[in-house]
Amino acid sequence: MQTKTTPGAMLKAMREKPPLVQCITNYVAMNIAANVLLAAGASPAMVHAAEEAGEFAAIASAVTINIGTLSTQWIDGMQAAAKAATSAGKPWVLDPVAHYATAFRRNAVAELLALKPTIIRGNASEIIALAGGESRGQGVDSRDPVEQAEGSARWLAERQRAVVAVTGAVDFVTDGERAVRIEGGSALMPQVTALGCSLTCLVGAFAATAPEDTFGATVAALSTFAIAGEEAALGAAGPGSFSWRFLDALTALDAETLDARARISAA
Ligand SMILES: Nc1ncnc2c1ncn2[C@@H]1O[C@H](COP(=O)(O)OP(=O)(O)O)[C@@H](O)[C@H]1O
Ligand SMILES: Cc1ncsc1CCOP(=O)(O)O
Ligand SMILES: [Mg+2]
Repeated sequence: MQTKTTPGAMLKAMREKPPLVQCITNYVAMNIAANVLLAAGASPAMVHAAEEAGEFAAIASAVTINIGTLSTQWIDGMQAAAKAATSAGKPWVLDPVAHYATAFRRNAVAELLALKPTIIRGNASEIIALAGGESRGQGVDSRDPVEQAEGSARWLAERQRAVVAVTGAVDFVTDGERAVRIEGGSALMPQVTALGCSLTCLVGAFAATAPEDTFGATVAALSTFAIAGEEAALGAAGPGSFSWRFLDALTALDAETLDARARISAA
């Protein structure tokens, strides 16, 4: 059996057998998230209608669910896909975008958490609020440092029995027992809308490739973003040129470079 023990090995395995990832994401993110998955080597499908989301989840290798631009009809599709993924034993990832902002979002996320996501990926303000803490988030943007969300992430991972990823200047991933920090990326990344949403979809792609190691898959996806982000920032004049350079950097990143440059440390 092929070993998929490092981020590079997982990236290579993903490209050798591009997984079909069902992304239920928001209107803002759909295009860039699909391009990010294609650039990295996965196969995205943006399928959210309640009439087909569950049926599609049965043929996808992973599902990602993002509440960024929510409506009642979408919630039905999200729940159907989450249930279908769980009953087929496939990983599904939750991105609780600005869940603290309104009662509608809070209720939707509470119902999705009850369906037991395999992985939760959010920014620091979102993860702090998910654990019941006082978050300073403004709309979809984080206003809290990742270090402040680490305790919340550990609590949430234990309570949900899920992998929890908090992103920001230095990312943090835990499954409640293990925890790591991942350095890299660029301050231009939060200046490009929906890169976090795109990362959630990529976490789904890596989890589809290594469903037996969802902690390692999450670390691999975040490390891929960290190194591609650093590379893209080198020649970028601002968020516009960063955006297209980032897609090119994702495609150019190879397994060896990823393993050589990834900065992952135990936390
Ligand atoms: N200040 C920063 N420096 C380096 N990388 C960053 C910074 N802020 C965010 N990132 C990276 O941007 C990506 C999206 O994360 P984030 O901005 O936290 O998500 P969201 O868009 O959901 O708020 C992640 O790969 C993260 O590591
Ligand atoms: C701006 C905006 N509004 C609703 S969803 C969305 C995109 C948020 O993307 P991200 O969480 O990756 O910053
Ligand atoms: Mg986000």
